[in-house]
Amino acid sequence: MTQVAVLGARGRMGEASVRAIEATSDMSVVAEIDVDDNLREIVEKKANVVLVFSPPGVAHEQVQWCIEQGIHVVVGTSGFDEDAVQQIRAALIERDEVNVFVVPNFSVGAVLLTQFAAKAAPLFESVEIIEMHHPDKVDAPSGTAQHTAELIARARAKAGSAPSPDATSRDPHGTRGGRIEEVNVHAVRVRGFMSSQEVLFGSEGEILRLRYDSVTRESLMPGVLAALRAVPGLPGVTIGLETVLSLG
Ligand SMILES: NC(=O)C1=CN([C@@H]2O[C@H](COP(=O)(O)OP(=O)(O)OC[C@H]3O[C@@H](n4cnc5c(N)ncnc54)[C@H](OP(=O)(O)O)[C@@H]3O)[C@@H](O)[C@H]2O)C=CC1
Ligand SMILES: O=C(O)C1=N[C@H](C(=O)O)C[C@H](O)C1
Repeated sequence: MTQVAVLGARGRMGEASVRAIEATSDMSVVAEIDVDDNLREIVEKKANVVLVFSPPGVAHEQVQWCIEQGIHVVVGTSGFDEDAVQQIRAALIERDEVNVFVVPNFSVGAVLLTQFAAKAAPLFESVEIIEMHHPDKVDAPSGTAQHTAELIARARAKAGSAPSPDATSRDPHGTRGGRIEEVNVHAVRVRGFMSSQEVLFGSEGEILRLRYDSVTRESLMPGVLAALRAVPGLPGVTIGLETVLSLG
């Protein structure tokens, strides 16, 4: 029986995850940690895996703490970019028995979109990302958009693609969006969305539009459970649910 501790347990993803884990026959929740709870409970309750859905501002330090305690970690919190992953790798040098699985998005649709986008990336002149989320989300861009932009940029660099053409020389309000490794990213926060993303590709005379929509947090639970089951067998740092889905 895998004993799971959930960080951010009373938040939107934490609550849904506790319910999903408790409904399995091979995993149970031994610690539900939220703001003001003591992390020591994770060790006292003998958790084998920690699932992290605490806010981006606190999750980095908490992941480091879990590594120091020798406990595997599944990171759901957004904002674990290349720098953050490097810090995890550095911490694992001292604790090479610990595995960390960073999952920018637990939705199968989102994982497939990201993979398709990386494939399409060198084949079009232009690419931009639009991510759409609920207005209670505290960070932008989404971790998913960050991950997608990094994979697109890597695929374009490998193919020697030129940057997307853009004649804009005046944009006093920043309406062209943010840039992640030369990919323009636009973050939308509108009530009614849960999590959606579109990647637009274009060449002369044609547009390819890739899109996914997650409309409930329950849609992410198969991915959460798959990641929790997989992490003990994934040495070091692994990024992206595609590893578990045998796609990437
Ligand atoms: N990988 C994926 O597929 C997904 C990732 N996410 C990411 O997960 C993160 C959480 O999202 P969501 O559940 O919507 O956010 P919520 O704000 O609903 O949940 C976060 C919870 O963590 C609590 N918290 C605050 N400080 C601490 C602390 N020091 N230790 C433990 N818990 C703390 C918050 O309490 P309080 O509100 O009182 O501050 C809140 O209950 C975000 O980064 C989001 O982007 C979300 C959905 C899917
Ligand atoms: O905050 C959210 O809701 C989500 N956050 C993750 C992200 O930043 O990509 C995953 C999903 O998009 C939902």
